Amino acid sequence: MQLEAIPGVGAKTAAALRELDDPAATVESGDVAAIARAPGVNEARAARIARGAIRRRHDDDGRVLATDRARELYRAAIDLLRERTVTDYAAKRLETFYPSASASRIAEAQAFATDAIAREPDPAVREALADCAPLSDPPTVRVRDRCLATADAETLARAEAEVPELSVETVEDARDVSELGRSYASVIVLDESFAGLDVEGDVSVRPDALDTPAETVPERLLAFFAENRERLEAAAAVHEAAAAAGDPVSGGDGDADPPVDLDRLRDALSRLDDDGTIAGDAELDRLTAAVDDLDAAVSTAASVADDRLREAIRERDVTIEGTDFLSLVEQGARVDSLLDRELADEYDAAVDAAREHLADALRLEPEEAELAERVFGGDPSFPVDHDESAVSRLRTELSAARDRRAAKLKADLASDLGDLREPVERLVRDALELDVELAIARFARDFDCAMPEVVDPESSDRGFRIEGGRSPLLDVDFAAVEPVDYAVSGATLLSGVNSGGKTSTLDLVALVVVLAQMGMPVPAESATVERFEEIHYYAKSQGTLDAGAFEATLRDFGDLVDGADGRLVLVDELESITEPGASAKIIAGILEALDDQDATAVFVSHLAREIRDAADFDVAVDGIEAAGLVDGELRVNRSPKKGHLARSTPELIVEKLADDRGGEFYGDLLEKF
Ligand SMILES: Nc1ncnc2c1ncn2[C@@H]1O[C@H](COP(=O)(O)OP(=O)(O)OP(=O)(O)O)[C@@H](O)[C@H]1O
Repeated sequence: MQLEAIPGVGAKTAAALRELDDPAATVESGDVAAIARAPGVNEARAARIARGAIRRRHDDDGRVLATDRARELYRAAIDLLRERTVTDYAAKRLETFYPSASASRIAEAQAFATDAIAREPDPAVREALADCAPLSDPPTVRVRDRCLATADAETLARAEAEVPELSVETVEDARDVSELGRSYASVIVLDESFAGLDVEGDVSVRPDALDTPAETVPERLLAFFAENRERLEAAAAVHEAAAAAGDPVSGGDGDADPPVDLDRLRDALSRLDDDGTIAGDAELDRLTAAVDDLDAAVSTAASVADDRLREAIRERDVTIEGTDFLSLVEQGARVDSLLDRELADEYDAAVDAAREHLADALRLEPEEAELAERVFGGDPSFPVDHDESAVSRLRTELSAARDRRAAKLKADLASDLGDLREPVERLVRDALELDVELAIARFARDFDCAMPEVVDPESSDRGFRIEGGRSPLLDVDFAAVEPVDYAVSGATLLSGVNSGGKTSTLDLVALVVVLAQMGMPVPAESATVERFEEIHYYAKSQGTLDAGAFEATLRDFGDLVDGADGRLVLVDELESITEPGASAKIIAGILEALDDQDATAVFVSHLAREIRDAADFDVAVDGIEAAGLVDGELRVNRSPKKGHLARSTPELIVEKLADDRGGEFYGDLLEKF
């Protein structure tokens, strides 16, 4: 796929996306986190790219949201969904849902949402999701004791690109390799031509080394798992909590089991330290501690011997002369011969004690203890001397054993983790996707939603029909929102008392249509919506416009009536842009043009009667009717009544005065309405 073919992806972004493992598949997957791994692509941008890829796939030019107010309603819809996510991932991923005019896109999103709303949001899953996040790539680890070697320039370039963790050295012959063997603990030669090479040290010829990175640089896998430990544990917890709640995260292929054996994953993670080294191996811990503690243990072992010897000497020389002798000795008089002659047994016992202490303190194995024995037991001396070269040999032995052990464990663990590398991507992605689904499920539950029917513009069921629609955008508690039934097909005027809920009805219609074309459930008992090409929603203008602004607005409407078919036009009190007489004529003219185009339009207006009179077709008028004034408060039936011009608030008040007070004045006034 040409990445540049995606709307909104230019050459620079395409180049960044090409850095991904499988750019086309990643972009198509809609996985915002995976797309955001491309250099310089943040998650918001990744969501736009994913949306662009969806558009391209459905051949959808995405012009549905045609005005600012329509875009505001989309934002409001997205916010209601996003508020119900736990993870940043899900919040961003929801942005890939947009109102589409493409039947296939809507069907695809509806299938996702239908599965989502069947889910049972569970508090334990929500809690587990809190620590969930997309996997991240740790910074490249540098491994300094191993190198790759090759005689071939091309292999060199490939090795440098693919294994940035290791130095790649050029070699020409066995001598070069042997030299490298002295500088590095291990050398991996990449060229077949070196097969059968016999040089000293840990040198291997492995032409496939670049294809088996888990063996060549186990550190890479270990660093990845160490870096992502918490995310992996969180994802595992999400899978477990969901399964315990009886609503398992599907493995993507309908399989209820997680894509990874979670016990195996946990076992592998328990063998890994946060810095990517091996944890929890007693033998490695012993060897590491032995190397670290060696000097200190030699020195305490020497003191143990000294103490014993001091005691022995003191016991021999219980007399005053003996003590004098001791202080003399400690001032540096030579005692070798004396120790040798008089205290040979005691000296041997002290040396044995030192050796024993050293072996015990460092928890040495028998063959290591043999080496350790040589540390003590040279020429007799007091204080007891130790042999530094024997210490050094012991250190070399222990360090080599430690490194061998670590390398083996790393290789073993990397081979275990290698199998998990791919599946954990799915483990985490499925957990994060679950958050997207649960947000939709919560939205549907919180606002008593239903899946709408989105019908073809060619069908006989044009326009929209909403039953029991309750807007979550009102300034009242959702529980107090009264249900609204409203259906419109064609160009219609909506009349009604002040504060009757006309603007709220337009908002409800826009929200339901936007959500329906996003493929989402809508806050209504049921809804059928035409698949509109464009949604034009104009909010109420703030007062009369000056001549310039008025002209601009008129031009907007001129363009609107000139445009394509399949539009929903929602306009709130357009009359306020200019004086009432002119407004009525203008609105009548716009309605006529929209009616000609079979557009679906709802114009909220207080001038419904005047507009109807000015129009040269039979404009439909609906009305939000007040049942009357009760204690100075309007009692409103929020569902517009079809084919009914609602009485205005002033009319209702005059009627009330005529009823309450009687008299000619109010009666005459009432007749004028
Ligand atoms: N369906 C509803 N359920 C409960 N309350 C509602 C409903 N619709 C509207 N309201 C309440 O009525 C108030 C006024 O609604 P809205 O602004 O939509 O009326 P309006 O008819 O457009 O008013 P105006 O004639 O002043 O433009 C809202 O702020 C809300 O508190």
